Amino acid sequence: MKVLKFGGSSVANPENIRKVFDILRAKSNQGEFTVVFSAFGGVTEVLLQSAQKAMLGDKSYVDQIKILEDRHFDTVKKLIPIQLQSAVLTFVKVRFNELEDLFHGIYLIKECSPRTLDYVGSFGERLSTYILAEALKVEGFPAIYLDAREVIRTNARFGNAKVDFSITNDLILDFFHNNPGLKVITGFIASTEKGETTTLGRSGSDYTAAIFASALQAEDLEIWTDVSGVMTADPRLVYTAFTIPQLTYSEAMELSHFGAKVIFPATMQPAMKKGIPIYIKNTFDPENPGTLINGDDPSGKLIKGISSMSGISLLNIEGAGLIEVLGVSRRVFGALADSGVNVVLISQASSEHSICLAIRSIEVPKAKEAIENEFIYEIRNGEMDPVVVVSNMAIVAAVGENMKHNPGASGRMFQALGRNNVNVYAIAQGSSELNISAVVSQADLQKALNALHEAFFLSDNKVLHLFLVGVGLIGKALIKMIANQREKLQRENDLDIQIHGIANSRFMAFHEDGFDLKNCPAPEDAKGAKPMNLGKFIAQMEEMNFSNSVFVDCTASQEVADAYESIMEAKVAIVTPNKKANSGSLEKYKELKKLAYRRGVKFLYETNVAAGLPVINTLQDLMLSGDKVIRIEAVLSGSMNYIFSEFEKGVSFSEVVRQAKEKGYTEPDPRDDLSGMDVARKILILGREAEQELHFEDISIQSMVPKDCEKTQDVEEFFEKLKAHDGEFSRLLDDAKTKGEKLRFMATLENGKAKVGLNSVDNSHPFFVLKGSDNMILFTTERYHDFPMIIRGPGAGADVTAAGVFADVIRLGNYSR
Ligand SMILES: NC(=O)C1=CN([C@@H]2O[C@H](COP(=O)(O)OP(=O)(O)OC[C@H]3O[C@@H](n4cnc5c(N)ncnc54)[C@H](O)[C@@H]3O)[C@@H](O)[C@H]2O)C=CC1
Ligand SMILES: N[C@@H](CC=O)C(=O)O
Ligand code: NA
Repeated sequence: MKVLKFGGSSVANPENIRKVFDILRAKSNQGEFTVVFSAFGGVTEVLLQSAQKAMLGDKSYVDQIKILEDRHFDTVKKLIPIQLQSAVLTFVKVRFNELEDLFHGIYLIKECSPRTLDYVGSFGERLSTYILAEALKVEGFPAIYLDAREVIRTNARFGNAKVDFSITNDLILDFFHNNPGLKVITGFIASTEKGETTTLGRSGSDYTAAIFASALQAEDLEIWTDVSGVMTADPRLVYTAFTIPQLTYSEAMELSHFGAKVIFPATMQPAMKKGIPIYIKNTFDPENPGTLINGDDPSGKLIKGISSMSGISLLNIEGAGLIEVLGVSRRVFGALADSGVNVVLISQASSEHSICLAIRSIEVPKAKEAIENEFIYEIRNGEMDPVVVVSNMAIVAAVGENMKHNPGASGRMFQALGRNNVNVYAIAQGSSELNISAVVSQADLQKALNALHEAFFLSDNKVLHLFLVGVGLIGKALIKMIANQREKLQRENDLDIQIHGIANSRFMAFHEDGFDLKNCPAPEDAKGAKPMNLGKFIAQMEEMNFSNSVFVDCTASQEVADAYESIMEAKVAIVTPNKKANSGSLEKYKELKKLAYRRGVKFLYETNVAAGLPVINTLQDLMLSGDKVIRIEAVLSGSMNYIFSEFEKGVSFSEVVRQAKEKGYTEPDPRDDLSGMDVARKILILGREAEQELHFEDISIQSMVPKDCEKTQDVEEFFEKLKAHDGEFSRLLDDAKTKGEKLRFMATLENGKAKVGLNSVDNSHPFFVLKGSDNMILFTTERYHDFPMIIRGPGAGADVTAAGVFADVIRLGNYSR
């Protein structure tokens, strides 16, 4: 025998009911079963509200009841053929007539006792189940309507009655013995010995089903609802949540305690006592296996689910004098219990000098008053401080029975929270070691849940949440690359990259679920685009509060670089090709590195030098492994190399500079390249990475920008003015040519001084062979002494740069697994 229970949403309308019938039809050849039904979705609430209205003299209950009546009539008409309808319609009509009288009575005497409320509430199940039983007969089932008041005996605690199992079990067995057929049973309701109607409290229909399962020694109990079982976390807050295939009874109870609303602990007791397996199944996805709750735990998983509870406040009870006061905690909990406050979590210092409690926020006034009354003298004497309340808190709890036997769950939990900048206000671990709970601020709840979910369930699967400022040449190329590679990364590397914020200098836009990267709009065209404001961009990023947030700066802006500190403070990683931050003052450079270390966030900038070529990482590896840099000699500008090598081919200088810009090699303003500034920044960064105390003043720079071109209205005017200097540059080239040499714009660093400028090199020099946008870096170190380490390749351009930025992003994905 199986017991199946269908909740209110499963029978909310004729369409859903047909799905239920399909499920029952499919069950028909799998042995005997019995069915428990709830009221049609929402009916009980309307009945109870209407009673309340009637009691308060509000006549609008009449209309509400009329709507309910029509809804039931309508369901009958849709499920039962016309020739069989009249008996069922009569049953419904008689019940509604009775309800009308009942409500009128409440309205007149302006009183509605718990006993009356139970009676009112019973109509929902009595109506739904009768109609469903009749409809099942029509479908060919040997259905027998059973009003559970006939068999479930309770005490007279109306609203939440206690079952007398010995009488109930006998009555159930008798009824089943004397009435062969498919029993179709009302959930939620029962009766006292005197025949008064009672109800079984919250989720009472589940309880009814468990009572029958227990009495009948059912082989299993199936709870059919509108979700596919118990999920690893609240799917509205954690998009990657999934159904937990199997839970132990204790885990299920623990999870439901902290908010997984699928089942209520009390309802499981009768089934649990008998060891009856409980399946949680989805009426709207019957093929889904759902969750099995039983005594076993074959998965061996450390944590089964992450649950949460909002609307929490912390009460801090503290005082130096408390150490001497006897039985503080007994008095605190006594006072709270007496005033009916339910303590959700306790965390106490072993000295009793401070006690921290989490309670529901609505109970704060009651609780505060109770404690302050209890300790009125201690507070007056200054032995105890007045109770401090911290509100807007939430609890996250990791639940799993296997924690008992395996250390490490709490380590992983708090590491995940810490890494994502979630502040933990209080911690408690149940002595049963079934759950570890942490109190966090409500604002951090979603991030905390996602961080924990990722740490425990998706440790191989990581989502990076990007915020991209600077959707220019490099930024756009980056988006395109991510779009093209995303599926493969998801499939083969368990890495997903989403972009939630985009901005250029004029506009910014955000997308909670991540922009569609294949058709990513420009910031100005995106839905909800706003004028760009860096402070607001960062504030929005923080507010969205994703775990694994990454700020990607693809601008050349000083303003953006200046914001890195506040971004790191918010525990957001930074990836950037923008050199401004690392080439400012030495103090700022050091401070950023320290801050990144202190806050445990990554700051990656491989593309600061030679675009995607692995220069920074290589140098960092050399330094970490104890090498010392003696000399760096390098061509560090793709655009300058392009300009001075292409220009050999007979194109005018001004024209070739324009080409370099068009090919995406130059800085947004090409004078940053021609002036040697860009190269100076790069050699400065290399020197600093080589652990040298290098300042900008330590670099001598030869600028290639003619004096009269330094200041112009815009870049276009600069190009115009540059034409007048084509002759001078041709002469430079001719001089080199006559000596059989080539012009190379180089940087050297040795003995703490750097030099940046144009040189003429002969064919014995390694730079002689460079072409196009090539860069070449020669590291002479203690280890690479006789022959330098050489890195060469294209060092500018959209693709090679975006690829380097992308590689840094992927590196981030790998770091924190
Ligand atoms: N082009 C290349 O080959 C390489 C470039 N880089 C670096 O990449 C960065 C970007 O270069 P490109 O994409 O070529 O420049 P770009 O001029 O095409 O794009 C820069 C973008 O940043 C935006 N922007 C500027 N200031 C901003 C601000 N304050 N707030 C928001 N957005 C702002 C602009 O509107 C534009 O969309 C630069 O720092 C550059 O030095 C690094 C290596 C190679
Ligand atoms: N403008 C730079 C590219 C970025 O670093 C160059 O030409 O090398
Ligand atoms: Na690089």
